[in-house]
Amino acid sequence: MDISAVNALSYEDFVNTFGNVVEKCPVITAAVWSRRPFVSLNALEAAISDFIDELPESGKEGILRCHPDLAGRDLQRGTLTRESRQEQAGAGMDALTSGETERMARLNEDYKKRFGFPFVICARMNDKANILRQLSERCQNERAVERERGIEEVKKICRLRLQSLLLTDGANKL
Ligand SMILES: NC(=O)N[C@H]1NC(=O)NC1=O
Repeated sequence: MDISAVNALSYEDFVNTFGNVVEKCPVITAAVWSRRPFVSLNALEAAISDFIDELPESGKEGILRCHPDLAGRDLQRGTLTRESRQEQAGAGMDALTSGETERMARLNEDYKKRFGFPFVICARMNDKANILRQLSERCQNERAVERERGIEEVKKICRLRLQSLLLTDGANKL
């Protein structure tokens, strides 16, 4: 799907197509629809990024809270979104040893207790070892640093999700 096809989408089709580019935050997609027309994929991505940047700290933390834990309960119960399931599987989160699963769960809980929002990282840009290392290292940061760091990762996830949607046959048919 090229950018002119994106610009021609109705509000409903736009939200149905791009509603989960930021995990469980279709309100962001609904908001940027009014910023059409987009001159390029980059411009659509920039509109999403600007919207996020304009949010107060509580809004940014809210976005982080919409993200499922890596290798967490949703993965175990099969309740992840399609996008998140593919990303987590790609990073090997569905094939951890029981020791790694326990370590991950413990670190995720420590992180949430410290910051009040979950650890977020772009799984498609990292492997298992990297994710575990960063989870443990980032627990040491200040809350404000982690809020911004998590949001940077949300934007990376968003970029890759947008790219996949615009390059797939399914989206081409719209
Ligand atoms: N917690 C967290 O980072 N979750 C995610 N990361 C990613 O790439 N997809 C997710 O759902």
